[in-house]
Amino acid sequence: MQEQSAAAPDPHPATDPHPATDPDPGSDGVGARAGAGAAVISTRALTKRYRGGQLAVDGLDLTVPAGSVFGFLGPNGSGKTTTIRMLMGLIEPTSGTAEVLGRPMPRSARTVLPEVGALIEGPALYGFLSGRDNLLRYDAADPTADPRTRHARVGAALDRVGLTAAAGKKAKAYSLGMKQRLGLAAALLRPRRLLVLDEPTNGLDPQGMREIRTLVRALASDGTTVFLSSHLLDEIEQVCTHAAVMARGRLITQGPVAELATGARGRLVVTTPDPADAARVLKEQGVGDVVVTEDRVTGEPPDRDLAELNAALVTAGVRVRGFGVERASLEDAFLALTGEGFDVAG
Ligand SMILES: Nc1ncnc2c1ncn2[C@@H]1O[C@H](COP(=O)(O)OP(=O)(O)OP(=O)(O)O)[C@@H](O)[C@H]1O
Repeated sequence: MQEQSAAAPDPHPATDPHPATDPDPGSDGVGARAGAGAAVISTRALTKRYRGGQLAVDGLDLTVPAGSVFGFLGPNGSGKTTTIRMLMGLIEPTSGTAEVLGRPMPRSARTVLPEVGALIEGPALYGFLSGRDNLLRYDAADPTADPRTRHARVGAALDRVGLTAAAGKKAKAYSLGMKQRLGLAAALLRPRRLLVLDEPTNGLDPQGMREIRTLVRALASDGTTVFLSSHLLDEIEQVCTHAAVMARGRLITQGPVAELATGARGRLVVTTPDPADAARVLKEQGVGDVVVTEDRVTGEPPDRDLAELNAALVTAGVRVRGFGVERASLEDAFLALTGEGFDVAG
């Protein structure tokens, strides 16, 4: 699974996007530049059992390709945050291994983390300080940040997240979406090869969600790999190129989003002013799981020519306004893979 260029550090990378940011160029911090298509995150049988005995992550093999917007999807309690905390070196795995930017974690945290921008469990902000002063203070707390470029970098980060006009306002006056954007700005104070965002739109209103999603897309188009966790299926479908689906600590599937959804079969949808008759005929014709919602009748398409089904409806006198198979969504795929509904309650 691990690609060659990430596994074998190259001491003379052809292109080094952030040469000045490597805090420790003389030591093992050099090299390990994952090339195009290499895995930026790679885990092998990664497992975490908490002291109480809870198996939170169970044998996880995850591969996050460079340049992807990778959605880490799962219902609440499926092990997403625990995985992220292991990837960031905040907690030790019980067993298994994790590599980030081609280096083992948590052992290489000191060299890896300066190249990773993280937004985990919401940003820690001082409400009495302005947005700009929060970032200045945050940057000053980073011993590897260059104070000479601080003001320019803070200005650029504020600009990147669209907070320049509100930079002088106290953070406590910010909306939740603005606070989240300020947290992202903090993660962008230096060039990053990887952004790790834990539920970045959690608790935001639809407008705030749109802003963060637009920002994530823009960051990704600059070449930064983005790893974001979410319990929202539609968010992953809208924003991500790749996804991994977790349930109860285990990986259910991973790959390009388009391929994950095509693994599941779409649903047959008939629109008709005669839904009861349509449902009866469809059942007679072998359509499974028939559901009627007002003038829409849906079901699992049988393995036969759908033209025959349509003809059977018309022959039985059902007036058909629309007939077709809706593309399978990631939700259909999740259902097909786990046999369970997706808990979106939290
Ligand atoms: N510090 C801890 N000690 C013991 N059990 C824990 C701890 N942290 C999490 N767990 C348990 O591990 C499991 C996975 O939790 P985790 O927070 O990783 O899931 P999640 O997918 O991120 O969910 P959420 O979105 O609710 O945070 C859950 O059953 C949770 O109760």
